[in-house]
Amino acid sequence: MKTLILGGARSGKSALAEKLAIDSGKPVVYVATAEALDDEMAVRIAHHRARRPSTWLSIEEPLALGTTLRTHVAAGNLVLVDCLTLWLSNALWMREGIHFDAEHADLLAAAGEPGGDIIFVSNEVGLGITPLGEITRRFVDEAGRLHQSLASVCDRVVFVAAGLPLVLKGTLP
Ligand SMILES: Nc1nc2c(ncn2[C@@H]2O[C@H](COP(=O)(O)OP(=O)(O)OP(=O)(O)O)[C@@H](O)[C@H]2O)c(=O)[nH]1
Repeated sequence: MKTLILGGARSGKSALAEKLAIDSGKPVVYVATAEALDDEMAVRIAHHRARRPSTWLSIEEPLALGTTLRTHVAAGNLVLVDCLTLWLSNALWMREGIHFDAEHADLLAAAGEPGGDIIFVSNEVGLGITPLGEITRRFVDEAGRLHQSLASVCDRVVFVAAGLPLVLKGTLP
């Protein structure tokens, strides 16, 4: 079962993803794409870690998601990726953006492989007005394209707002 969960900041999307992962009863590998670049982010990360079941394996992978997915899905785990938005900015601009095309293609290929349990969490960043800056427009466009591509290979797509899930594809248990 592959699930894509979209929502704004503090929408409750991560909590829904974690609940679905727990309810699956499967061994969970949590893949964080964030890096603790300041103290406030370090505190957020500490909260996330504290609320996760201690049995989950946590991995920090800012870039090579395709490889990470293949490894842990093949071992029979449910892989929860939180979140694609940070991965996208890492892939676009980390080390001068040289990785984007390859990492993007590899992520979509891994997501499209049959079988496997994956939950993707991502920020819906396309609901506002078209940004003025070229870089921000590129980011919003790539996020929208990525979400469409993943939605087409996921069995379930959910949009979360105010802590409430709106199911766009498939069903929630
Ligand atoms: N590096 C690292 N990042 C983590 C870890 N656990 C969670 N994160 C990151 O924390 C981020 C999500 O945290 P928040 O910003 O508090 O949540 P949010 O997505 O805005 O809010 P919700 O919509 O309510 O989930 C994700 O980008 C994760 O990658 C971890 O163990 N290590």
